[in-house]
Amino acid sequence: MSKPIVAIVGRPNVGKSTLFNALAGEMISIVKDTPGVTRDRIYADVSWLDRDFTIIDTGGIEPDSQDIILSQMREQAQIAIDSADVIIFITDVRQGLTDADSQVADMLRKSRRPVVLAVNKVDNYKSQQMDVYEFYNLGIGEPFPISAEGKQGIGDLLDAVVSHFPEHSGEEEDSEIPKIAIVGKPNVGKSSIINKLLGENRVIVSDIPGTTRDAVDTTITRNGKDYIFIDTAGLRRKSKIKEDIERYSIIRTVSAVERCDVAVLMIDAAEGITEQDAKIAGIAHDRGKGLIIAVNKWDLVEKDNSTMKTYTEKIRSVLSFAPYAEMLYISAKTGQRLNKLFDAVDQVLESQSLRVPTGVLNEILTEAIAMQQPPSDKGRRLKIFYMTQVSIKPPTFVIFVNDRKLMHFSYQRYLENRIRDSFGFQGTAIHFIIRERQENGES
Ligand SMILES: Nc1nc2c(ncn2[C@@H]2O[C@H](COP(=O)(O)OP(=O)(O)OP(=O)(O)O)[C@@H](O)[C@H]2O)c(=O)[nH]1
Ligand SMILES: Nc1nc2c(ncn2[C@@H]2O[C@H](COP(=O)(O)OP(=O)(O)OP(=O)(O)O)[C@@H](O)[C@H]2O)c(=O)[nH]1
Repeated sequence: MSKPIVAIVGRPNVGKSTLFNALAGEMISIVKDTPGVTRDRIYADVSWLDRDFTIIDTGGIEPDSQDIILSQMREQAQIAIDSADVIIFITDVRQGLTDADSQVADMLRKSRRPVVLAVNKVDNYKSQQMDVYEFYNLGIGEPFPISAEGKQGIGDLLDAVVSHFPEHSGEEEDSEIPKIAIVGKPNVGKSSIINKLLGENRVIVSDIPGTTRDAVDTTITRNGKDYIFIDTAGLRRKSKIKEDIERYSIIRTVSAVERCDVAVLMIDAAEGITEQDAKIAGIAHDRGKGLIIAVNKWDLVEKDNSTMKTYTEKIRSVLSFAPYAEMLYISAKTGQRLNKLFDAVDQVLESQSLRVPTGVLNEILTEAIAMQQPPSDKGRRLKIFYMTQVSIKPPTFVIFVNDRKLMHFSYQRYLENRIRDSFGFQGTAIHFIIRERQENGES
């Protein structure tokens, strides 16, 4: 199930980053940084009252001249409206209400997206209470006084945020139709591939009801089966600042990947793999989504016998955290191997939903343990009692052990590899949860 996205919007210097850090650092942050990928502090995973969600700091406005600030704020608010389920609009009690605040509040109100108004830097509520009331004038509801720095009032703020999430409904409305996000850097060919796929298959272009975001999802029917493509192409907001463009592109990617089953990361063959590509792959990996690497513009590359092998090795080494990713060499321009994309998507969907019976799993486990002894530390050896698969999408396994601390990353990876040798799970991450239980079998 896709997690809600919560975006933090506000003027420069009101405390967006401080709030973001308080939420990401202090609350339980689930996702660990993918090794080898530098993580921008743009998004983080948070849980509150049993609800998991992703927070996004829309951040980064240069406090330049007043009108530039305003236009950048509008841009930032629009990104939040496009990509978030709930928006935290943060203001500063010390600076009081500003004209820019009012204008952004108008925009947010018109968007009809749920907004929670935070008034920050209320370090002493008693003396600042009257100043907080002033923010009712924004007309977007009750102001929540907080001190991001002092970590005050954040619980009430989060209660309000969480109250806007859809109920735990179990199934999503159109869950049976697979969703595929086409992601990648600007100009790699995301629109081209969608257009080409549209041209070659029977198509219905539609705004899927219930998706209120401005990105238009496209349904493509192939061999009687529907696929929904989520397009992240064509960043409409024109920003002159390179960091902003990258930031917005990451925000849109996070939001698209969150909603998808399978992410297709497009890489420009002419350019080769870059750090930005690895960041995007990391987003899909962290979220346990299916991952297909589509090396596009293959028509531009001069090839000999070893070209594809060299490319594959290079990409695999940069994306070493996701060795399971499927790889395809395509040309959105000529249509070369585009049909293979659907086969790859089908394959990944199957892997994501594969369930391995506990009996079979434990046979593999016993064999794996016999072949390579579990690690030990200071004379105490890791004991693995048994393993069971608890969910799909991504396939998630609970391993019961005597002492969690003895489970090393390398041994876990070894077990993962044994499982993959037997069952494949191509194209999907698999997750492990390590639990302790007593040696006599009581947990
Ligand atoms: N007194 C007080 N100061 C705060 C509080 N929260 C943040 N600040 C200060 O406000 C300043 C700006 O905080 P940031 O979190 O960087 O603000 P921002 O909105 O991310 O700023 P930009 O990156 O410019 O958009 C810093 O000096 C913080 O220490 C608070 O609760 N109380
Ligand atoms: N030679 C060649 N050119 C391609 C291929 N795919 C896309 N292009 C070209 O690459 C350029 C960018 O393609 P787009 O589809 O607009 O890229 P995009 O990823 O949607 O770009 P943004 O909207 O900026 O995110 C265009 O000039 C395309 O014609 C390909 O397979 N081969």
